Amino acid sequence: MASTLKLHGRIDFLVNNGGGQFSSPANMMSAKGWKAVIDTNLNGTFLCCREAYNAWMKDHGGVIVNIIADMWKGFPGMAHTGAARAAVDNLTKSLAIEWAHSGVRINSVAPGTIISKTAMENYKEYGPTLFKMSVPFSPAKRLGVPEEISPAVCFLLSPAANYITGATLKVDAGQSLYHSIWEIPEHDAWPEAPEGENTDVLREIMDKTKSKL
Ligand SMILES: CCC/C=C/C(=O)SCCNC(=O)CCNC(=O)[C@H](O)C(C)(C)COP(=O)([O-])OP(=O)([O-])OC[C@H]1O[C@@H](n2cnc3c(N)ncnc32)[C@H](O)[C@@H]1OP(=O)([O-])[O-]
Ligand SMILES: NC(=O)C1=CN([C@@H]2O[C@H](COP(=O)(O)OP(=O)(O)OC[C@H]3O[C@@H](n4cnc5c(N)ncnc54)[C@H](OP(=O)(O)O)[C@@H]3O)[C@@H](O)[C@H]2O)C=CC1
Repeated sequence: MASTLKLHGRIDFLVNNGGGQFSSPANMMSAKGWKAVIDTNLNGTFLCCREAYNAWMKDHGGVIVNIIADMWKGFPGMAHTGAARAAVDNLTKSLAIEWAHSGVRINSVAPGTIISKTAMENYKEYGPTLFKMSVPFSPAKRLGVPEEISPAVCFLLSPAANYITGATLKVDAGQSLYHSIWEIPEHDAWPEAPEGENTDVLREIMDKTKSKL
């Protein structure tokens, strides 16, 4: 913040875009790996917001946009980032109210699955497969590109959004309303339903379905 102020003399905008994660089942995540993702995505966002506010926006106003993710149905396979991004969604609301009196607006953008060379490279050899397998889960039947996220960010930064604060704009072609990429394996581990006529009906329809297959 200090070097930006030295260079430009003001800080009108802050976009907290830097971030990411690695994919891992939650039970395999080390405490260090969990902490690294929370530090990058949640603590980093908070600290950048706080610094921009204290260094400039408190007395002069400004606009902040936080980039989060499609974690609305949880984020199985990336539980750390889901938790961090959901926290940033909530942080955005708190700061919108706390800093309104300084003329600061703060909103989030929640992208769907967005393909770029650099994003794909983070997942090494699994990158192409991971991004390709996401395509059917987008109502658009294609992935987005960063050029489709930046207009939303620019809108929220602009005077056209002067009456918008504490909001999250989903830019995901409806992905968050559609079904999850995460597959639950067939299992019989779930606790049994209580005995009774409704459970009998359930067994009956399940048996009928089985016999048809
Ligand atoms: C298609 C889906 C949608 C896509 C959404 C996107 O966001 S696309 C955007 C795509 N862009 C991105 O996703 C950006 C990706 N990068 C990042 O976000 C950050 O580099 C970071 C948060 C993963 C690590 O931050 P950092 O520099 O603070 O930390 P560090 O590197 O020093 O590691 C600390 C610890 O974390 C652990 N650990 C780390 N990697 C792995 C792994 N692959 N495997 C397992 N564990 C891993 C490990 O415990 C490590 O410690 P160790 O065992 O080595 O002593
Ligand atoms: N692509 C997608 O499908 C989605 C992306 N997002 C989010 O959008 C943002 C931009 O991602 P995208 O452009 O796709 O991916 P990229 O991998 O191209 O960009 C990630 C950026 O975050 C920076 N970064 C990562 N970890 C750290 C860290 N610990 N400290 C500082 N900077 C860090 C990287 O810096 P460097 O290059 O120096 O490592 C890089 O500039 C990220 O927060 C991402 O999680 C959200 C939803 C979906």
